[in-house]
Amino acid sequence: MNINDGGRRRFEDNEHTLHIYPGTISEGTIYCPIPARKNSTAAEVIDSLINRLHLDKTKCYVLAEVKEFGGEEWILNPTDCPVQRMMLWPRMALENRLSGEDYRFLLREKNLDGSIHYGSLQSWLRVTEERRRMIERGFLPQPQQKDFDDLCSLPYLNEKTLLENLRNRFKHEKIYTYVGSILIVINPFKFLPIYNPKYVKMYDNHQLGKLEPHIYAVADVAYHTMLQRKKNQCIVISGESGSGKTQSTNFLIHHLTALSQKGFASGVEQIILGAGPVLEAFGNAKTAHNNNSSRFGKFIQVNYQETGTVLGAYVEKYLLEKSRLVYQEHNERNYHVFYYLLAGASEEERLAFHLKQPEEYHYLNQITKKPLRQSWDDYCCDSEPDCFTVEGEDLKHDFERLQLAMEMVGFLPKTQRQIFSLLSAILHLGNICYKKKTYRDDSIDICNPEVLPVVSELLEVSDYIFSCHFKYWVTCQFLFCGSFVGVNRLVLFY
Ligand SMILES: Nc1ncnc2c1ncn2[C@@H]1O[C@H](COP(=O)(O)OP(=O)(O)OP(=O)(O)O)[C@@H](O)[C@H]1O
Repeated sequence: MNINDGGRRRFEDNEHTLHIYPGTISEGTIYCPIPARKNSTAAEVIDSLINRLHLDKTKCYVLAEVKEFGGEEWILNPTDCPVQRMMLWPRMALENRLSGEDYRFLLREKNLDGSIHYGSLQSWLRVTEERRRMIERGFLPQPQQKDFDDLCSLPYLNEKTLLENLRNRFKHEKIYTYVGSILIVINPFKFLPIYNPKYVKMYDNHQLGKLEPHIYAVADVAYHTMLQRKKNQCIVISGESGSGKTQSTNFLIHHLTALSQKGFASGVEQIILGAGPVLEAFGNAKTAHNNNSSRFGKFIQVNYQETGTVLGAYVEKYLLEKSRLVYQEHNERNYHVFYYLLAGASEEERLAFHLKQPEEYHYLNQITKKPLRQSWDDYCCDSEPDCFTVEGEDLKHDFERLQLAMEMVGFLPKTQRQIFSLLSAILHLGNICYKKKTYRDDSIDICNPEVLPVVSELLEVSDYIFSCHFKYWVTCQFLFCGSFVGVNRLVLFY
């Protein structure tokens, strides 16, 4: 058996439970649990639902997937596999229905003309009191308090009036404000129901500034300008760490693909979304400001056909913070993928990749060493936990999700295995200790030479070649440097 099979077999064999929300199609049913396997199709799941809920068999139904922040609905094709899509959701969405309630499958009725009946949207949003209040508040009604949705319209423009205007709007949960064609976003750090199909439709082909500011408006203007003028469009997303750049990029991509696919999930969209967890695992890490901070800049190019349909996407990464591999500040971590691998690898993988516990690796255990205490106060706040997991994190689940996403974006099992082997080699390399040779000033000896055969096995190079190149590698290791620029650029290529 292939070693990689260990983790993936859990997906193949396990029976999962899909929670399908029928809304007004079946009054009185909040959700219907349907058992399904990795390869069960949406058509099969709908058949089970029709039988279970005694639905009208003459009608046509579709499954819709709802993702982050109550976002857009993606209509699944009959051959799509809901379990595979669900496994890309964060763990919170799978286990804790309260905090993950925005991730779900809805049952929708398809009209005779092929359009989807969104009749139950209102009752869907009425699930909690908080959301009902949001609907009543509405996004469109004129502001009660005098605020300006475009800072250029402020009668007196100075720092004070500008900040007061932004604060006023934020208090009313209006996180978006224009400055001409620039959009300012204030991170709300909580769910706002302003990313559902109602908003997709509302901002479709509208003039910037006519409606309340919204990130969809920016995506929409870029999309339609590209089609009309037949020219590439570029959106630059910039801000400090934790300000919401990644989240905004996701909203933009979701909206751009929604406009292009007219709400239907396609293979392309699946691949674009599958790339997310892979990039996140290898390029994101916990920092003092953000538990899931991207440590690289992204250049995302979305390619379109003349008809406006998405052809594919290309992601260029730059300025990855390489120094994080060998050193992390206090209260920060190395890249997520190391923790995923160590927690989620099967027994066979552990043996083959010579995996140890996280605290046994120098490149991972630096956060457990407390910083030097500067003052008496430092002794009082000693409650900070020395741990390798972030609160609410399930590293095993994240490793399975990563393996599935790698498979979806086209990594062959052999390549995946080589990548994990390389990751383990990096960790072992970090454990090599050096001592100065006593008789020569400028050379060093390795204190623990037993690590070298392990590393050469993982890198699949002979012990001899590895030893010859090792000195060169030591020099390179200390030359690793990286800086991070908090800018994402999203380009629409026509
Ligand atoms: N529009 C939003 N609505 C609700 N919460 C949001 C929104 N944007 C961001 N957040 C919250 O803020 C957190 C940090 O956002 P995000 O990771 O996008 O920041 P970032 O600017 O990409 O950070 P970094 O530069 O460190 O990668 C997210 O995990 C999310 O919880």
